[in-house]
Amino acid sequence: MEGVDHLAFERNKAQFDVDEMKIVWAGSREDFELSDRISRLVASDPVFRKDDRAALGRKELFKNTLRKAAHAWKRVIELRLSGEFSALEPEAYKLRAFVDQPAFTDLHWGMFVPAIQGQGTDEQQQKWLPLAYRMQIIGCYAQTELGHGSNVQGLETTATFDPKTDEFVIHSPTLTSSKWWPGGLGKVSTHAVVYARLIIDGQDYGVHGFIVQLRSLDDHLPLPGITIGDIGMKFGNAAYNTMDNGVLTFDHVRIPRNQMLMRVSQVTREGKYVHSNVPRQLVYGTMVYVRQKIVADASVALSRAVCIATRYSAVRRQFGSHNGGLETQVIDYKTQQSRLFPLLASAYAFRFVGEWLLWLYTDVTERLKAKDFSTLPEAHACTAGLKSLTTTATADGIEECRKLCGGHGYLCSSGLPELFAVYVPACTYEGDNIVLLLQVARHLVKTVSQLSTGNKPVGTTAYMARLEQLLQYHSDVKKAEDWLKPNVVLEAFEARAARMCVACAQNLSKFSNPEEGFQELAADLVEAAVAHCQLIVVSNVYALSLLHKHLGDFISTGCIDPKQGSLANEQLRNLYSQVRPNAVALVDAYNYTDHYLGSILGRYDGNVYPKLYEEAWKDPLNDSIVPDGFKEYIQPLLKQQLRNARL
Ligand SMILES: CCCCCCCCC/C=C/C(=O)SCCNC(=O)CCNC(=O)[C@H](O)C(C)(C)COP(=O)(O)OP(=O)(O)OC[C@H]1O[C@@H](n2cnc3c(N)ncnc32)[C@H](O)[C@@H]1OP(=O)(O)O
Ligand SMILES: Cc1cc2nc3c(=O)[nH]c(=O)nc-3n(C[C@H](O)[C@H](O)[C@H](O)COP(=O)(O)OP(=O)(O)OC[C@H]3O[C@@H](n4cnc5c(N)ncnc54)[C@H](O)[C@@H]3O)c2cc1C
Repeated sequence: MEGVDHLAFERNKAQFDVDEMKIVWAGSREDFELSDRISRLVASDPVFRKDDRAALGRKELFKNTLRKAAHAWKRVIELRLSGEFSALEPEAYKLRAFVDQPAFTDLHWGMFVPAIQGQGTDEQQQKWLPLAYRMQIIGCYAQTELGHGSNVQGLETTATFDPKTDEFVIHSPTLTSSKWWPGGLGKVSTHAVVYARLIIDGQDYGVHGFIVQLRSLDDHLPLPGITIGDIGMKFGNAAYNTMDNGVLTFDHVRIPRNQMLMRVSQVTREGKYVHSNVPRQLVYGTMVYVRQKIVADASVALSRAVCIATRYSAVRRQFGSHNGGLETQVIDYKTQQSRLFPLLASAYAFRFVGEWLLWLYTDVTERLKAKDFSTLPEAHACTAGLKSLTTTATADGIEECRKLCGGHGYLCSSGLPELFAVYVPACTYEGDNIVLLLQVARHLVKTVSQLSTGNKPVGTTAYMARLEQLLQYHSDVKKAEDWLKPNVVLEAFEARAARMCVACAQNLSKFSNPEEGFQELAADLVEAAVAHCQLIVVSNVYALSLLHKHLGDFISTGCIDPKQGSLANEQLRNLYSQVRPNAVALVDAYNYTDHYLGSILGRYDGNVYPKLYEEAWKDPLNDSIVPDGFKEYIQPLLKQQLRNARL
């Protein structure tokens, strides 16, 4: 019935203060109040209606997204939420609070602006950022090409310096050099940060960033030499098709020399290449920034799916009725708990490790200003590794939440198919997850190899300094509750990671050609990198479900024995029993509106069945009792069958 809270009995079981947990989840009372205010404004604004997306064609879907993004920006200004008034969160996130579907603004604010902030000189920032902040230009991040995405050093677009005119000539020499994938590029962006090979006097200086105008600010037509369009439909129906991922080719397009982003390297008027003594990888800085943002994104996406699956698992009853009584809530089945509660814990874990990663990123950014590059490798390894770990776990977790909701999880009205379709490219964009884990593996192998030179590992590899101890380590767990001691869990995860890293390093040393060895052992190296990244999350939060899932590693590396493994599993079951009465309250703490969740199964009031039934009739297929096509195709069939039957 309307207005009844069908989950009140669950909420009354909570053993903690949900309002306090809402502040913890939001990060601060200020952040909570802002996000709460925005989400309620959005839910009550008809422009942000999203229950019609599944029925729209691509062009209407896209136009609708433009309308929403424009309205969102207008509201951000009206509510004085823009950066000038509230530095609480970069615009990208405030706008995404309004338009929670992929839109060009993600890339304008999420990549184009950060690229200029991170790689532009002060003069270039003074010129371009005010235009970008006021959205008088709209930008995208054009790095990936048809032929290369992971291998940035393999990009083929060229930027050739012409000393006669003091310009760069941007050109696409091959079909595979076509820029391909950049979000916002296909139909909206007026400018791009384009990554191209810098060529001076025939010499190739590698990949650098260039600001290039793509379209006229008068009639939005592509400028001379620019061919540009959308790359076509992507996975899912609505999903990422609200975004104009584009294709772009250059036919000798000229830009002024001062549009090469020159914070890291410069080209003088005479055509001299100047590379100040900073790591060339600073040109990758925008990717590092977004990877750390993607970890926070993972906690949001996973928590949305977990919220839906938890509330529905508390509403759904199946089997177990005695003498006509109520059937059992599926959330009471241990199998449902063993699949759902680790994801509930993961959402919180990723939320907290995302906060830590933001601290790490901010710290390395401050250090870079002082030309202190000492923590750059750690920042790269952590952002790459945690982006990979959290996006893989989240994509798998959203799919698991769909399955936890049975058949109804497969309905668009559950919100889960759309959430999955929008989320899964996160395992690929901003760096393919395997490619990034291999970067982590390189960092770990390098750390282990430097131990013998007395190099003291720092940061997240500091545990490697205790290698001898960790190689001798065997857990002294005797009873299940021993696994509740954080240091007991931490030592097991440290020992597992250390042993897997050392095993890889030892196997690598058998190869005369280190690179050949690295390729041969790549699969083992990826597993060692996963073990290291899970340790980072564990040392910030949770663990036992991971230990149970990866029990093979822990036993094969000798860190624990089978008995201790089964004690960990016993303790896990005990923890599930402790989580059970708090499950609905823990997902209420995310403070998501029904509008934001977009899920009938995840409704706050748990009033699922009447709303599911009501929603079905809205489908356009139900506009007519007899469906289009019946008279042309099916009726003749039936009549023919009827005739055959009478013969
Ligand atoms: C609001 C938000 C909305 C967010 C909204 C998000 C929407 C989605 C938008 C998506 C956008 C995109 O996908 S944008 C495109 C994303 N593309 C990618 O991520 C490409 C992934 N590939 C790469 O990053 C690179 O190719 C990589 C794999 C690292 C290899 O690079 P290289 O070949 O240049 O380097 P290597 O030879 O491997 O390593 C040389 C050394 O450089 C170091 N190194 C490598 N990368 C480094 C880095 N980034 N920072 C520091 N150091 C680095 C290595 O550790 C080595 O150190 P030593 O060992 O000490 O020498
Ligand atoms: C939705 C979406 C949005 C995007 N937005 C943008 C954007 O705004 N701007 C932009 O510039 N790009 C964007 N991209 C492109 C994205 O960054 C690339 O697709 C991504 O970096 C992966 O590169 P790739 O496509 O070349 O994959 P590939 O590297 O070709 O991957 C194919 C397979 O090869 C494997 N592989 C590759 N190299 C190695 C190796 N050395 N060792 C082992 N295995 C390897 C990978 O693991 C993978 O299994 C977007 C992509 C998507 C899907």
